[in-house]
Amino acid sequence: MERLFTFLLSEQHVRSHITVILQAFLFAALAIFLLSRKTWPAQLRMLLFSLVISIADLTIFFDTFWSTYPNLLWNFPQPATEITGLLTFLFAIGAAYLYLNVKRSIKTAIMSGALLAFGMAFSAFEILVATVSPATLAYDLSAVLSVLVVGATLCAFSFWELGNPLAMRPRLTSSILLALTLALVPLGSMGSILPFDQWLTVIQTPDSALFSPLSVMCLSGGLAMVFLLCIASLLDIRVATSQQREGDRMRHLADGTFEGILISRDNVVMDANQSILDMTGLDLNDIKLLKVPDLFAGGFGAKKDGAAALADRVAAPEQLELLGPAGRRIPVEVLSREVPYVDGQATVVAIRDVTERKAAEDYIRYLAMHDTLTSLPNRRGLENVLGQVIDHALKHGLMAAVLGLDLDGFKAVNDSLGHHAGDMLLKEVAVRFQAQLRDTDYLARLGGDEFVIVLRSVANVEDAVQLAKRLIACLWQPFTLAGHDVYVGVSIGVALCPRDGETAQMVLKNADIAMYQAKIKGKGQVYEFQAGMETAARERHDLELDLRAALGRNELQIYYQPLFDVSGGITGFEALARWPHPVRGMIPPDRFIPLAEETGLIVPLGEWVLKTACTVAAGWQSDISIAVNLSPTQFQRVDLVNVVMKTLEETGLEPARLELEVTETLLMEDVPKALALVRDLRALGVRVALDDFGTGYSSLAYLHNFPFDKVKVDRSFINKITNDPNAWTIVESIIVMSHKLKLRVTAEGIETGAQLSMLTEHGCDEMQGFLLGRPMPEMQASRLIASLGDLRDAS
Ligand SMILES: Nc1nc2c(ncn2[C@@H]2O[C@@H]3COP(=O)(O)O[C@H]4[C@@H](O)[C@H](n5cnc6c(=O)[nH]c(N)nc65)O[C@@H]4COP(=O)(O)O[C@H]3[C@H]2O)c(=O)[nH]1
Repeated sequence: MERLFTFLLSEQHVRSHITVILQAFLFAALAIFLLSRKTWPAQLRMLLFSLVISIADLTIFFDTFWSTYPNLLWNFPQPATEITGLLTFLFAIGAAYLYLNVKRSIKTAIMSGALLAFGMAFSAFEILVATVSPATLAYDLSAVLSVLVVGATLCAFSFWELGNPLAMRPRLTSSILLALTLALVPLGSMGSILPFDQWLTVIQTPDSALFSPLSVMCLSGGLAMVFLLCIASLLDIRVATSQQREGDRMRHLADGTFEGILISRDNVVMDANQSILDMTGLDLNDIKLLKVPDLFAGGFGAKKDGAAALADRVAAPEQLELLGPAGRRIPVEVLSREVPYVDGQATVVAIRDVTERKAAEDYIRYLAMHDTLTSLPNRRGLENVLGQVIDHALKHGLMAAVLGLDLDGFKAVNDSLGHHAGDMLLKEVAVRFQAQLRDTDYLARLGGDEFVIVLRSVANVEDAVQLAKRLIACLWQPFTLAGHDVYVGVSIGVALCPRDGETAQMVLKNADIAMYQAKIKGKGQVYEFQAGMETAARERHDLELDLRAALGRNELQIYYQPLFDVSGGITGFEALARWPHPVRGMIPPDRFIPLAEETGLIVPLGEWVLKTACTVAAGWQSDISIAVNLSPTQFQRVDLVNVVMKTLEETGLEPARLELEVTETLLMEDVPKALALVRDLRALGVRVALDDFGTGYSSLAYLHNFPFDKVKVDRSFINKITNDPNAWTIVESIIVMSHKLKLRVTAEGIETGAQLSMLTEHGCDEMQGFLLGRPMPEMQASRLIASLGDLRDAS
C-alpha cells in the first residue's frame, strides 16, 4: 500500500493526474450515455459501451505509463497490447450484459462492477508483465487487492445508481463513479508494481507459476469477488425483504380499495389486488402470467402504450371491457399511472367496475327517450328516429309518412273517472295501436293523448290513410275501466316526407295541422295535410287568442230569444252568447263555442253567461224564466251545482225561474254522475231541459231515466215536419211519449205558420223560433217584457 501512495502522491505529476481524470470523465460520461440509451437495442448499447471502456482503459494506462517513465525506452510487446484491449472489451461486455439483462440487484451490480474493474486491472498487469518479460514483475500485493476492491466497488455503485429509479441524477452519479474507476484502476495497477529499476536489480528470477503476478492477481481478484458477493448477498436479502414488505404493504393498501388495482411493468402483470382477482375470476399466480392487454376485450384501448397514451389515461380514464369469468364482459373505467415500485418504475392500473353506473346511465338515457307510462318512445326519441327515417327516405328516393293522432273524448274520461283510469286508457290505446302496426312502423307518445306513427316507407298516401282508418276502427270497441265501458275516438292527420316537409319538425308540424283539421271537422276522421291548412290552423289559433282577450275585456254579449206557450204568451227567454268581434264582425256561437270547449274557455264563458243572464232575469218585473245552455265540458270540470247555487244567491234570482239546458253528450259520458247532477240541480229548485233532442243518439231511455222538466225538439226536425212525414211522425211520438212521462215539450226553430199550427194542434207545450221572435239584445228583451206587462195591465 505504501508503494501505491508513494506512486500516486509523489511520483505522479499533478498535470498527469488532471489529464487522467479529465480523460476518465469524458470516457465515463460517453460510456454511461451509450449504455443508458433505452431506445437503442441492448446489443448495440453493450458493444458501444464496451468499446469506449476498452479504449479508455488503454488510453489512460498508456498515458500514465508514459508520464511515469518518460525516459524509458520501451517497446510494447505485440500482440499483448491488442489482446489486452480485447480482454478489457470482453470483460466490459460481460459487465454490460449483466446490467442490461439480469434483474437489478446489488449482487448483479457488484458482479458487473467487479468484472469491469477486474478486466481493466487485468489488462494493465498483462501489458506490464509482457513488457518486463522474461524478468518477473515485482508488485505490492496489498496495493493490487486495494485497487481491485476499490475499483470494483466504485464500478458496482456506478451500475447500481444507473438503474436506480429513485435517484435524482442517475447518469451523472454513475458517470462520476465510473470515471473514478477508469482513473483509479490503470493508475493504481501501475502504482502497485515496484519501480522498473527495482525489477531489474531486486528480482532477477521469475516467480514460480503459482506466485506469478497474474496468478496472484487472479486469485486475489477471485477472493475479493467472493468476499464482495457475500456482502452483496446479505444486502440483496435485506433489499428483497424490504421489497417484499413494500409489495405486501402495497397489496394490503390496494386490497382496501373497491377498485381493481394492477401493478405491471412492460405490460406484464406483477401484482394485483383482491378486487381484480374477483372481477376476472383468476388467482394471483394465473394473472401474473398474463399481459395487461390480455385482460381486456379488444386489448388495452386504441392507444396501446407509450408515454403519451399513459399520460392520456391519467388525465382521462379509458372506457374498456374487462374479461370476467365465463367470457363475461365487465364495463370498466381504466386509469393508469407510472409510480416508483419496489426496484424500479411500474405502471399502476386502476380498474373501476362501472356496470351499475353504466346501467344507471343506460336507464337515464332510456327515460330521456321514452314515455314512462306506455314505454313508447317520447318526443325526443321520435325526433331522433324521424330524423334518420327522413335522411334515409331522401337518400333513397323513398316516401315516408307521419301520422299525428289525438284521442277524442279522452279528457272526459280523465276528468270523470280520474287520472288513474286515464292512464290505463292510454296504455290500452297504445296496445291497440301497436297491434295495427308492422315491425318497421314506429309508434311514439308525445304526451297527454297525443301519439305519432312513423311509416318508414309508403308507396302512396293511400297506404297511410288506410292504416289511419284501421286505427280509428280499432277504438270502436269500448274500453272497460274501473267497471265502466268507456268510448274514445281518434282524429288523425297524415303528412308525407318529402312532399310535406324535409325535416322532422316540419313533417310533424304538418301532420299536427292535418290532425287539427280532422278534429275541427268532426273528430274520428283522418285528414291528409294540404297546403292552406296552415292558414286555417293559424286563424283558429288567432281566434282563440282573440276570444281569450274578449272574455278578459268583457266584450261578449248575450242575446235573448223568447219562448211562447200555445196561447202566445211569453214563458221565458233563452240566453244565447254573441261575440261582436272588432274586425270580423258578429261571430256566431256555432263558431266560438266549440273552440271555447276545446280550449277550456267554456268554463269562464259559461259562468259569465249564467251570472249575467240570471242578473238580467232577476231585474225583469215578471216571473218569466231564463234558459241557459250548459256545456259538457263545464260539467266535467267544475262543481256545477255549487256554481249554480252561488249564482242564484248572488243574483237573487228565484231558482224556479232558471232553466238549464243540457245535451245528450253531457249525459252519455258518465251516466251516474250526470244523473246525480240533474237530481242535485233540481233539488236546488232549478228546472232542467234536455236540449237538441232528435240529434245524436236521441235515446228515449234518457227521457225515462232522467228527471227532466222538459224536452226541446231540435230545429233540424222541426223544419222538416211539414214536408217529411217521417220527421213529423218522430216529433209527434216525442210529444206523446214526453207527455206520458209528464215532460213538457218545446219545439225549436219554428219558422213558418204551418209548422206552428201542426205543433200547437198536436199538443206541443212551448214554441221557439224566428217566426215568433229572434234572439235580441237585453234592452230589446226588457222592452218586450215591459210591453207585455203593459198589455196585461191594460186588459
Ligand atoms: N235557423 C234558425 N235558427 C233558430 C231559430 N230559432 C232559434 N234558432 C237558433 O237555434 C239556436 C238555439 O240554441 P241551441 O239549440 O241551444 O244552440 C246553441 C247552443 O248550443 C250554443 N250556445 C249559444 N250560447 C251558448 C252558451 O251561452 N253556452 C253554451 N254552452 N252554448 C251556447 O250555440 C248554439 C247556437 O246558438 P245560436 O246560433 O244562437 O242559435 C240558437 C238560435 O239562434 C229558427 O227559427 N231558425
